[in-house]
Amino acid sequence: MLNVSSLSKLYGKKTILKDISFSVQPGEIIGLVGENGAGKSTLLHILATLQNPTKGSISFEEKMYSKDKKYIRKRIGFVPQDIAIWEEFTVEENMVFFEKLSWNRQTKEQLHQLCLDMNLKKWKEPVKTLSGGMKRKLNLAISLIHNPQLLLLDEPTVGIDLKSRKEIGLYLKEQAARKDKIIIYTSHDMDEIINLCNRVVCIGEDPFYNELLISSGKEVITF
Ligand SMILES: Nc1ncnc2c1ncn2[C@@H]1O[C@H](COP(=O)(O)OP(=O)(O)OP(=O)(O)O)[C@@H](O)[C@H]1O
Repeated sequence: MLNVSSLSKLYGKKTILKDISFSVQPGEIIGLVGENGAGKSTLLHILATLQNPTKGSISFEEKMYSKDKKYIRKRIGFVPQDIAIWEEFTVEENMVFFEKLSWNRQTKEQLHQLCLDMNLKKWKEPVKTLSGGMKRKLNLAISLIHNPQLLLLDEPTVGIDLKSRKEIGLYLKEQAARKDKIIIYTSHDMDEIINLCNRVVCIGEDPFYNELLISSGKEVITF
């Protein structure tokens, strides 16, 4: 379980996140929404151990972020907004390269299967020849090499076509349901959030987001 307790974040004197508390069970997909600048990426960076909160505490699998960062980092997969892959390398070469940096050993067949599971078939093609959607799939596949239990995704489907978005959505649902992963996912696409997520954390009391989500029957936690 992931447990966020009374978390606040200030940049200088400016409060970005104020007193945020929520818990997530294995197998749940949580949508993280809010208008531009609300603090979604900041919260994801804190959950990814890349930034510290100003106040509050976080635990995952009963380990405290403040004490057990090394353990927690091995259990996290983080996909930032910007795609970070080697354009000149093929899909295969990227997967093999990142496997060597990973905590987990995977065979080439396992790495290939990870891409096929996401319907990313261009194993021998250089990344520079792939579409934006395929690059996003590869970025996501790389984040899964070490089989993380907590997956943090910052707008993973932005700018990609409906078919690829649906494929990524289905894949994430399956990962959460079959492998009991926790997935926390930011998006500005409310249809996607409604389709994919079990519950939604909304930063900032935006009536537009709130009404839309509540009328769709989602449980919304607002801060
Ligand atoms: N390192 C930093 N130092 C100071 N202010 C920052 C820093 N990083 C982010 N901010 C500010 O914190 C606020 C929240 O930023 P953040 O990127 O978390 O928002 P967001 O909800 O992810 O936005 P978007 O939807 O545009 O991606 C913004 O006002 C931003 O300018």
